[in-house]
Amino acid sequence: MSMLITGIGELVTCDGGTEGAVEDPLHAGLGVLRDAAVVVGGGGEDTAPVVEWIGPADRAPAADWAVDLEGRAVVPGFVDSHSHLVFAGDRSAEFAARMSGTPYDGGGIAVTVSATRAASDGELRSLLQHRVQEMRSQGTTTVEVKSGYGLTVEDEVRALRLGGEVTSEVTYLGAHVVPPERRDGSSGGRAAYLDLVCGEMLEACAPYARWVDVFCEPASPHAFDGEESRRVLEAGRAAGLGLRVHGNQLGEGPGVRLAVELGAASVDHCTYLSDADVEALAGGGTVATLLPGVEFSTRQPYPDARRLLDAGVEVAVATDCNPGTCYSSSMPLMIALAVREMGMTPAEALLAATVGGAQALRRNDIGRVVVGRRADLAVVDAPSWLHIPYRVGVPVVRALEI
Ligand SMILES: N=CN[C@@H](CCC(=O)O)C(=O)O
Ligand SMILES: [Zn+2]
Repeated sequence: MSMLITGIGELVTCDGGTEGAVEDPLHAGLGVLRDAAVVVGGGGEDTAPVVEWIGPADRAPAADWAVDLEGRAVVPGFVDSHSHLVFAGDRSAEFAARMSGTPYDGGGIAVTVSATRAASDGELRSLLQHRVQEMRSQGTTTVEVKSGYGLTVEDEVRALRLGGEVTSEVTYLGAHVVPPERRDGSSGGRAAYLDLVCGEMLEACAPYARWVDVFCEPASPHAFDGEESRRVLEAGRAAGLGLRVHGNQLGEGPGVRLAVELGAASVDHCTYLSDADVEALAGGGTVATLLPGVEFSTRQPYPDARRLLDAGVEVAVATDCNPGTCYSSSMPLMIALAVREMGMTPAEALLAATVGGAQALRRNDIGRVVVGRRADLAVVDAPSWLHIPYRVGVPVVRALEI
């Protein structure tokens, strides 16, 4: 079965090599075709639909059935390469305290850990599914999901198993923080927890995960320093997992350079960067993933995306959707913040939310609209993709259900 999607006012392929694309600085690198059509084929229970043809609507081939978008814009589905969707409980009061000046230090993670441990599988599954649906309704078609609110072998495995029900991009984050019951040393303390994270917990979790991550943040008493983080990442790599790092969120530190040195796919946050960090990122194969919803929700300064882009660093933008630092699932909001607060052009922000996210997950089948690749599309209820940041806070974009 094939489907013709026609009446596309603007098709944004996010592929700079698209033939016949609009050429002007506003659309640089976006591969925008006007009055376009897309033919999508395949797709079944186990296979994703594929783009079979793109081009001008008046030259589109016939298909089994057709849908007319009546002049709306189409963009690649957003790739949200950083989220913590498996959790229970509520921390809205912590948000309120931050808005009146209380700084974030990671201590609230313990609140979510207790609520998540206490929730049943069914409760967690339903919360997770609801959050993924919320993302799709705002244009996200791929999401990475981390564990990190279980912090026992059983609870971490459970989070990864549930995450695997909604995405193949599942990340083991046993090294989120030292769990509360181990902070007084009574059941083994910090060193013993690290042994567990790199030993028995890793062994149990690796079959359910594609990635390992660590909250590398010497500025937080709850998270991990450079040497501890190196140990977690090296153990994860030896277990066959790809590497991701939470780095430089609360202050300058070793996270970014460690991520680049070990060949991580992505280092996320990058809020506080030294010149040496930027230099390392520019020369390495690690994507800098910026999470502007975190700065919004913690009142921290926004990272300087312009500095990174001008240095030639690959940049992604993601939500970090989690109950502590950013309880937003909205990629359109992140794009708007990237433009308004981080010095990105609208085109750069859209690329960071699509191709950038794909690169941060080391995927080349998503993030662009290209013949032969997955048909992950989002529809903008407007004549131009620019309405995504322009109509901030208005739900103008949704995943196209094919
Ligand atoms: N910084 C570490 N982890 C999350 C926040 C988790 C929480 O506070 O619940 C983040 O990416 O910001
Ligand atoms: Zn995070």
